[in-house]
Amino acid sequence: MTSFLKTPSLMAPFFIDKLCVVIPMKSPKRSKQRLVGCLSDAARESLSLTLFENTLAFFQRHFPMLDVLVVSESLEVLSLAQSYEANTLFDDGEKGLNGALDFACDWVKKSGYDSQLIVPSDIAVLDPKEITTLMTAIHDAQVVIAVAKDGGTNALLTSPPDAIHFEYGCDSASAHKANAANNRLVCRSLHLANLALDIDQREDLKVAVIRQPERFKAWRDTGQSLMKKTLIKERHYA
Ligand SMILES: Nc1nc2c(ncn2[C@@H]2O[C@H](COP(=O)(O)OP(=O)(O)OP(=O)(O)O)[C@@H](O)[C@H]2O)c(=O)[nH]1
Ligand SMILES: C[C@H](OP(=O)(O)O)C(=O)O
Repeated sequence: MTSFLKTPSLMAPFFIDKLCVVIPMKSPKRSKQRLVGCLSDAARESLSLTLFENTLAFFQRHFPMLDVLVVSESLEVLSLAQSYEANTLFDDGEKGLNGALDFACDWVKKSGYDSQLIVPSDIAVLDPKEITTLMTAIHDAQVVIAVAKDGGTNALLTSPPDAIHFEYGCDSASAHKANAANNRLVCRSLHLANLALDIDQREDLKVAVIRQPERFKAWRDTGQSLMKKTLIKERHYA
């Protein structure tokens, strides 16, 4: 495991008072279902855990001033989170992602935080500048969304934490924007190159291998064979 020095490369904007970063994480065994058939069970599990650990290490390294909360049904995940000094919340997972986030948001409110940043644990490349851009955008808004490549929500910054109702699922960026409008809140939707790429489908894994060959070397073979298949398909239909 890589250990990082606790020196912030970028400071959180001064007006971010009490912000909690919330990372939801399924049990690794239940994770990355859309990659069944593309990766073995062991590779899917290790991919989801590696992405999760990268996320914890990223916030510890670049934003050590921010508190982190991990919500999960997996004791393995919660124990890994504690090793990165994150707060942990056990949720049985029965109410899915939105239920887990409602529970986490409750904890965040009760703990006295003014705002909350939800980041899923499967972003291929986290960029400190993009996180700072989100935190700057909340200065004159109550809701900031980093839109995913498929119209999903890849980061959601809300001030106060429960400013809107969570509606993760199909086209959730539009749903979250509509919820903000219903509550008469100012909402900014941002399209940020790295934050747009969460690893859901085999195509996303291929892009991640191209962008970060070193980080994703364990899954490079899968990525390369996917690339070859894509090239053959493209030639066939040319
Ligand atoms: N605590 C918790 N986290 C969840 C739950 N469902 C999804 N997540 C997390 O929310 C983020 C986005 O989830 P998904 O893309 O739906 O799940 P995934 O495991 O990455 O991929 P798929 O299984 O293919 O949907 C990931 O960090 C997941 O681990 C849940 O029921 N409970
Ligand atoms: C976090 C993201 O949310 P959704 O696309 O379901 O809104 C995802 O599931 O990849």
